[in-house]
Amino acid sequence: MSKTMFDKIWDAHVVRDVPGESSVIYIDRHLVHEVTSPQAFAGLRATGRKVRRPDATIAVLDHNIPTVSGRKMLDVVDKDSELCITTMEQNARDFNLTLFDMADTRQGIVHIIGPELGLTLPGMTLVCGDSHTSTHGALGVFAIGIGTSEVEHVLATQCLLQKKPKTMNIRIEGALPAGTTAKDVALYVIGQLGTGVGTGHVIEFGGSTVRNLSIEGRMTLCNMAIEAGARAGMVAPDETTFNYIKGRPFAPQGEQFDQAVAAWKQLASDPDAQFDAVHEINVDGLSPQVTWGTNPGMVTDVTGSVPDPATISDPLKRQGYQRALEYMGLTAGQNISDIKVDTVFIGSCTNSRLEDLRMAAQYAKGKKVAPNVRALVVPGSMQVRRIAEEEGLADIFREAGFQWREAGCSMCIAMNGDRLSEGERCASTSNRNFEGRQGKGGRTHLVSPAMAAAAAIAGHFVDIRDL
Ligand SMILES: CC(C)[C@H](C(=O)O)[C@@H](O)C(=O)O
Ligand code: SF4
Repeated sequence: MSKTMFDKIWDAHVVRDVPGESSVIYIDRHLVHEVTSPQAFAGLRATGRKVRRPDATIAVLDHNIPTVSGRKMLDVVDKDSELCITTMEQNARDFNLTLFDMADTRQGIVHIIGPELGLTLPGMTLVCGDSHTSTHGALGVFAIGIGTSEVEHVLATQCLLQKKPKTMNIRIEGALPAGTTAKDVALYVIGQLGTGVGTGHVIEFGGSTVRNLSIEGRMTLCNMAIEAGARAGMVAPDETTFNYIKGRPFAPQGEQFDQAVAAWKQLASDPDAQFDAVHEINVDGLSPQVTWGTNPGMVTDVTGSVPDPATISDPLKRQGYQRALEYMGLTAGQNISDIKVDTVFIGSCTNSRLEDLRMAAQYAKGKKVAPNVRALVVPGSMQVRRIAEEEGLADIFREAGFQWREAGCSMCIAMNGDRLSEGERCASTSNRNFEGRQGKGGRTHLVSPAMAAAAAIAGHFVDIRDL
């Protein structure tokens, strides 16, 4: 029988399958960070259990750590963050786990370093106590975010109880117009299909647009599958994937790599495989996207305007729009390009890889950040940071007046002290624009790295196609 890529990976990992019950699946890779792991380790300790496979488990500090240059423990902003950090360090020592700490050259946001180090490989099941684990699916992985009690379960058993999700195919066709990126595609897809479209499903993204995306771009897309409500996002591995993985430190090397590639080539969904749901999106004529509201589906073209709630017939939706406009401090009909920004954040597991920084730097080169705009570039990993410095990107940003930071989640979630103040407006390359996400009362507009950099220079949103 023909199978989808998800079915193939699922079937290869099922340990116990009883009809009508959740299945037990084997987990190949477990990534752990400081926010969702303390209670899981405490649970192991309380019952005298060990980590089942320390070799398959990697820990990293990313959410609570400072990103200021030359960071030290003294830069940690509060007691809670400090406790998260020291607890992670203690747990890694006690349970014999590899930890990429603040000083490690391999440190970075968990979803950036997995693929970057070759820890994320096609055909794997991968989990992390973090919703954006879907990012890893870009390499042909079944990667899901789990809760803290599940983190404990995986640590102890290397297995997970899972109800088998449904499958969805989103085919994206067309050549990406100049000035648009995977981020614009992700926002456009969510704008078109809604933030709930993926509920209960694993989305496999396919079609010519996706085939032509780099691995970085595919990661941006899979990262935001969560914002479409999905359990996971995936892209079938191909030559682009194999070239990306080759030579990465934790990836198979030499003959083993060739054997692995032969196996990975079998993973793609069979041509006649049936999905539970199928959607098609065309990106011909796509414009750079800017969110105006408080969920990623509240999005429009940079050439557009803030929608008028009065034109919405569904009363609930109308109310939602009204509330969003109020929170965001926007008026109906206002041109997107007239919206001024106070802060620009280029970072997060959505858009802080090398390709993202290169695209942003193009718009910062030889320019100056607008007066009164605070602009931050927070590379996704210390490796991205190092290469960006070697390539001269860091100099471009610094000379333009951007702060050049060390790696971490930073202002994506404001857990480390990098935050917006009440009413402050931000162009952000992250994935969530919920109320208070970047700080209480802060206003977030999601955009691509190029759009963010251009907004930093202009002081308001601009259509980068005009530059
Ligand atoms: C803090 C963490 C648990 C959270 C998540 O699960 O995604 C964070 O990474 C986020 O992006 O909101
Ligand atoms: S960068 Fe943002 S979205 Fe990604 S893991 Fe960190 S907090 Fe979550």
